[in-house]
Amino acid sequence: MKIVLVRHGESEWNLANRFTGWTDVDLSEQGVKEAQAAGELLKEEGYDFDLAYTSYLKRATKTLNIILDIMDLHWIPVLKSWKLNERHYGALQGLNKAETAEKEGAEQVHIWRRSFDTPPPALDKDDERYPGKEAKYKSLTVEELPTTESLKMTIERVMPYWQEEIVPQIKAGRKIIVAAHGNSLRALVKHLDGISDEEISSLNIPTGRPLVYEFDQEMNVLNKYYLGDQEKIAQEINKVKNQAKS
Ligand SMILES: O=C(O)[C@@H](CO)OP(=O)(O)O
Repeated sequence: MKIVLVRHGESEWNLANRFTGWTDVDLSEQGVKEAQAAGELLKEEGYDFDLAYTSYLKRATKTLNIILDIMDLHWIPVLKSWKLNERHYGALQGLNKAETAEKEGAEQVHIWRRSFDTPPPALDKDDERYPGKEAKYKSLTVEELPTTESLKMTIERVMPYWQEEIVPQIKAGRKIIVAAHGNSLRALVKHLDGISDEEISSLNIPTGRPLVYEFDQEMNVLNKYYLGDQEKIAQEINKVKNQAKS
């Protein structure tokens, strides 16, 4: 049993180095190319899917659509959930990461970006960025609508979705791809790899690179690997890590 996880291709705000979270920004030109390259690679390597999952955010849905287009898999069901959305970045959404580090200190920004349980400053509910103002979140309860999220809080919505929706489909033999986000995937990888709350701060996920997990019948991880040029992937991981450096 196998699954392919992919973080969306580079977004306009990855390019501008801004905290993004639930802001629904588009892919950059480079991001479109990354998604195309991911689709080509998956096709070349003989991957096939019969079910896909993604978030409510267009940088992930478009990445998935591009991949499925290249693989000629338009027919497969695509299930979308806000539970796979990026971690909500609270009042940091829209701010430049390097400028914020200059202002608030690199250590503080590292804590907001990568600590396990310290959320960024919260939004007010009357802030125009509050997700309760968006039609796509109208089915969420007030308790479900975030004003900020730590990784821990992200895990609390991603993992039930994984356990209840995705795992039964993997066990039923479906061939699945999940297109999601840096931190919603960090939440999942933390669980799959058994990474501690401390160690998770050093895990970074590059854009547009297919990440394969192989499981035994009990969902124990047998193997994991990124598809593609391993040296380039290592450089891209490092680039994500260093985004708050000017
Ligand atoms: O801005 C964000 O929403 C995320 C992903 O792009 O950033 P970071 O890697 O800093 O958590």
